[in-house]
Amino acid sequence: MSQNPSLRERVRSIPDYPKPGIIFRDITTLLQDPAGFRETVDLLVAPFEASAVDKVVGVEARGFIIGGAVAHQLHAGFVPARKMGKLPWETVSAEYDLEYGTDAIQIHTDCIARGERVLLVDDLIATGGSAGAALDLIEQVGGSVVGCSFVIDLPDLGGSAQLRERGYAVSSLIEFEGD
Ligand SMILES: O=P(O)(O)OC[C@H]1O[C@H](OP(=O)(O)OP(=O)(O)O)[C@H](O)[C@@H]1O
Ligand SMILES: Nc1ncnc2[nH]cnc12
Ligand SMILES: [Mg+2]
Repeated sequence: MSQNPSLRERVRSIPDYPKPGIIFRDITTLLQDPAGFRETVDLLVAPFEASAVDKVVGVEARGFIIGGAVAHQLHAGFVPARKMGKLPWETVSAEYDLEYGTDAIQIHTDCIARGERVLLVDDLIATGGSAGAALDLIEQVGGSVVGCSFVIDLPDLGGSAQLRERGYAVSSLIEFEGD
């Protein structure tokens, strides 16, 4: 089901990338379209305009592209959740499961003040591993999560349902089912 057909048709779907059986949902074709990028950011921002968001957290790498634009529009600060070993100051880390093995992301311990209102943004949610790890980190440093916002949800992979079960408000602009 697609909430935004005009955005959905601007996502390029590539079968069997990066490995057989995966349909890769490529947002570069959406982002390179001036109207597509603007509409995407506007739609992600709209539900949170009155939410007094202090910080937007974006997950490396694609979440930086979306999260930076959303933070700017919300007059919020931007916090990068980076892959292991990239941040220079004191960090907290969280591991998450990939299809094979694990990965880890980090944020700086001083990136969010206790009680600040935080919006998590990424391009896509699949299993929810990366978003779940980012949410753990935000709460570990004392942030208060106001919501999680994704351009694309792959609901069959269960990540968005898991986050909702954990009590988070989850929104997305496009759903691809049957992946
Ligand atoms: O819900 P999940 O199962 O965790 O999958 C979603 C994540 O996977 C991709 O990131 P990835 O780290 O693969 O690549 P990127 O560095 O290009 O963002 C995507 O951008 C999401 O961040
Ligand atoms: N099917 C998919 N397409 C693009 N990015 C992804 N990240 C995890 N699953 C993905
Ligand atoms: Mg990513």
